[in-house]
Amino acid sequence: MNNGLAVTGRNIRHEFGHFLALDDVSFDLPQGQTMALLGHNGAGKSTLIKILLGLITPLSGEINILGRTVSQHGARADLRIGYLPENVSFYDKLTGEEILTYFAELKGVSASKVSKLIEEFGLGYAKDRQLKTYSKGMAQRLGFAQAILCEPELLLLDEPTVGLDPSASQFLYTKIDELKQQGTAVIVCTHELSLIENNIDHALILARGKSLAFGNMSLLRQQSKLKVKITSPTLSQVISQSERLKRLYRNEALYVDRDEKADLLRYLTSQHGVFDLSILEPGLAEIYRYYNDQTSESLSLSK
Ligand SMILES: Nc1ncnc2c1ncn2[C@@H]1O[C@H](COP(=O)(O)OP(=O)(O)OP(=O)(O)O)[C@@H](O)[C@H]1O
Repeated sequence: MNNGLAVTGRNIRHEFGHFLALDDVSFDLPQGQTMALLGHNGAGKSTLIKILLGLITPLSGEINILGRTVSQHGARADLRIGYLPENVSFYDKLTGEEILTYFAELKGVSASKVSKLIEEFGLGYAKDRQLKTYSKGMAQRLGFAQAILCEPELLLLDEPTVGLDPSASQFLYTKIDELKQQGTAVIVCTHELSLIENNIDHALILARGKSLAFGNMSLLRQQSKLKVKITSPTLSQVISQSERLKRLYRNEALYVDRDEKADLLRYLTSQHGVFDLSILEPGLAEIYRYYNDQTSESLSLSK
């Protein structure tokens, strides 16, 4: 029984020599949902992905994938986990089709699935060309096709959209959405916050191996206490009529605490006849900055 959770990580700790790369990191990811794994260069993201893949055994902590506690590499062998590494590197004298066929045979996937994915990923015209002739974006698409060949229950993506043009990135996230509908849990490690923000359910923010924040987007917004931005083309005409509005007004917008939002909206519509309103919740980049700034502040205070 796994209570609908695809992955549970508890108090994961890992050192390289005497360097503490992960320090007491915990998170949960339900099936059919996506978690962004965020953090500065060297924060510990790839280390955590490698631990989930069984490539690194953590010093301590507990990991449960799809209802099974995994303490040894072998325990993952029969789990359907797809992985797209940060730098896709296959044997580059093979053609795109040969590479996918090789992985399909390893994973017991049919040849027809290979042909379907090649077409779907727009690589049909290049399937007989050696990988060394592929552009970075083409190799990335091939890598993604390889990662989802086995219809994974857990998909781990390390910087999946690096090198992709905007429509290829959009295609990738559409594909991720389809997989989510089928129950696949997805962990995406990325620095492209604005690109990913509409495609994730949870975020885990790491800094120097520690977890700064973890939760679904609504919880992270709530905890951060970042303000909601409200704009309207007619706002400037009513500001001078209200001390309350004047207090909240700057740069042509109202900035309000989350728990005051509903009341302020009622006030704007009923008292001032402002109906044409846009409400902008704090974005992922803002949330990420907030948690990083908090940590920098507490680190400098403790010096
Ligand atoms: N095999 C290793 N031996 C020693 N130190 C390592 C090893 N792998 C990673 N590290 C160190 O552990 C820390 C975390 O590295 P990791 O690759 O997990 O970071 P990351 O968050 O994925 O960074 P990036 O965004 O740059 O990919 C870094 O300080 C890195 O130098």
